[in-house]
Amino acid sequence: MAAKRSVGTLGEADLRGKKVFVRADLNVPLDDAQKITDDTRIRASVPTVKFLLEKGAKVILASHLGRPKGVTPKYSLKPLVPRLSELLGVDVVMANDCIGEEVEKLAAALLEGGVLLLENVRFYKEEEKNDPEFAKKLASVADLYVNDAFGTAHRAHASTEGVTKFLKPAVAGFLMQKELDYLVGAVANPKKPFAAIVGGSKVSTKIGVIESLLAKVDVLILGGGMIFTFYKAQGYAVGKSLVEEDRLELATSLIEKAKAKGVSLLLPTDVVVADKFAADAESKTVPASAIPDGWMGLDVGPDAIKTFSEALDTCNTIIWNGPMGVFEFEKFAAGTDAIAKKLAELTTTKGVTTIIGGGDSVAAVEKAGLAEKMSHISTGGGASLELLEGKTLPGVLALDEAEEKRITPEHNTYVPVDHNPQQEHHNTLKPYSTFLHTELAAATGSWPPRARLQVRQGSPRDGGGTGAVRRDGQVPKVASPTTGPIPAAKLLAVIQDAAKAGAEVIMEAVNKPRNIHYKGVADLVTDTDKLSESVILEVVRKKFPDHLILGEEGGVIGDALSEYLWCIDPLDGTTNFAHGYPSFSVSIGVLFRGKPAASTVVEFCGGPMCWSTCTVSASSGGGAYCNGQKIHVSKTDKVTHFLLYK
Ligand SMILES: Nc1ncnc2c1ncn2[C@@H]1O[C@H](COP(=O)(O)OP(=O)(O)OP(=O)(O)O)[C@@H](O)[C@H]1O
Ligand SMILES: O=C(O)[C@H](O)COP(=O)(O)O
Ligand SMILES: [Mg+2]
Repeated sequence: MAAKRSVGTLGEADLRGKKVFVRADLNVPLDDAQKITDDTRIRASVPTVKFLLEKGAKVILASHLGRPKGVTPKYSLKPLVPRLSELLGVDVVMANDCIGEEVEKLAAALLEGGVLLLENVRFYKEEEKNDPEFAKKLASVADLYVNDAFGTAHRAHASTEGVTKFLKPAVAGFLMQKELDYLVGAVANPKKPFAAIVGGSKVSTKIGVIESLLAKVDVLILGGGMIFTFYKAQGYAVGKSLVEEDRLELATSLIEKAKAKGVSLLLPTDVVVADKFAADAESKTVPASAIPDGWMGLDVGPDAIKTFSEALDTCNTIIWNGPMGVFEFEKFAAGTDAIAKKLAELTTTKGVTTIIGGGDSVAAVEKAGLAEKMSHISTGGGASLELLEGKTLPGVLALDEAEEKRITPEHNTYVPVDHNPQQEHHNTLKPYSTFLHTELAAATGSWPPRARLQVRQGSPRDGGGTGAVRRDGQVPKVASPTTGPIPAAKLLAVIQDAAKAGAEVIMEAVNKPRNIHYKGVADLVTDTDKLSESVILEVVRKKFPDHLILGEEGGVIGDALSEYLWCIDPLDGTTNFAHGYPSFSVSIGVLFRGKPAASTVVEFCGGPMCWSTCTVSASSGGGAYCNGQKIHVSKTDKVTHFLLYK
């Protein structure tokens, strides 16, 4: 799927006074008293809305909640207003509908920086039918469209897909981008053995996913409401448990396919059954083949937990969607808690990549206080599973494509290209990154000798001429004379924050086993590169959303007309990193009108189990610093007196 245009490419000129239709996934779990039990999806939607408000936009926020059939008060978005208002710092206005006269009036009355939350779009059956007339009505109150609903990106609905026919530009929100950045990388080339754990209650939609998962995973663990259809298909009695009668044949064929493909398909051997669907139900543990009449299975049993844990111990990548049981009731939370604990343990002690997706699954992990320990918490359940299957998500496909450009190192010009696959980005960046180092070294005249070594290797601009140390020993100054309208200190502060964020990702990963695959002939790429780049991008985009950015992993994004170009090497020295050899760094530089303006390199020193970092920064006219102390190029002209830095 081609890269999508980001909301970060929209500047104040595009947004001030404009009504922006933002589709978020605010499908959060609510308890019987309509209290939010997990606000992850609301919190995740905030950066995009805040960004738009800061730029003077008027935000019309839309979402679904649950799967209502027609107008159902239980599924109203009204209970979300206080938390949304608190997180956004504005009083969110709530409409009673998502289309119609009242919405038109409220939208027209919105002030710059105001937010109008529409009522559940699924109160209309036309939403899920992707009815063009309904989409047109939704779109009619806005000027442009932002889709940040990653959790619903696998649905071609009116508010996720249909509206893009009526609103332009139609761009991706920050959450959508962040999710795609992480998940596409992590699931495209997972470190094997790869396990998927699928549970929850959306049996009819997710049972279909299993077939495609069999082609990707080595271990498939089933739990939650999913299992009873399989038991019934095998001839077991299932009492009053959740069963999809019309999927029995599918369940049988999936068991056979798993066998044929050599995938270890694990169903719980025992289950916890209840006499009713309630927190205070009578409960007991029984073999999966002996569910008594009139009872329903609400959790997996202790034997199953043991078998699942042992299977997970052998895996290096695990994706989990759907709780193992009705974890909302304490009595039936043991299976879900045990899996959450197991995944947290595997992530922290063995460096296993763990991805938890889905509204309720994430809620369960949050409830257990383990979310921080997982590799990635995704706001998408079904969406992340479909991504894993290799499917194209219609909500993403419908968005405008990012303008793709190629950078010519001769000067700061960007040449649009027809297609720009990863390799092409990479080829483009490689010389440019070296160019950046050499130029920054030369520019400040005070770069550490390490960079001067690179200078000696020559600049790709001219095969070793400009930017290199000349015969007379002088370093030509090619820095931008100014950092432009942004003061050097501000630019440096953001570069340093960004580099620090990237370095934290690397520090977290440096002693753990890595998921390495090959991007080019001898070029290692790890998940860490990608994660480091995504956190760096988050910092940069938040502060300078309209700057142009060249990242080694993601290519070019941002406003082509920007006078600033950021060059990001999120893990400079991946091969060294991958082998624990102490010479790698996070390198970030900014050019103003094509000339180096500022840069920071966070270098990793030390060695396995005793890593530390050294931060080198420089800005045009502002000198160079190492860990905050000013540094100078040696004045010596004798090679024998040179001291090489690393
Ligand atoms: N055995 C079971 N019988 C009935 N419901 C179950 C059972 N096990 C789990 N559940 C319910 O499944 C629900 C969550 O399922 P769901 O498929 O929605 O997962 P999710 O993580 O929210 O994914 P998504 O984001 O795709 O909705 C929970 O509310 C839980 O109570
Ligand atoms: O919870 C989810 O996975 C999303 O909000 C999508 O919901 P849906 O499965 O009801 O479309
Ligand atoms: Mg759910």
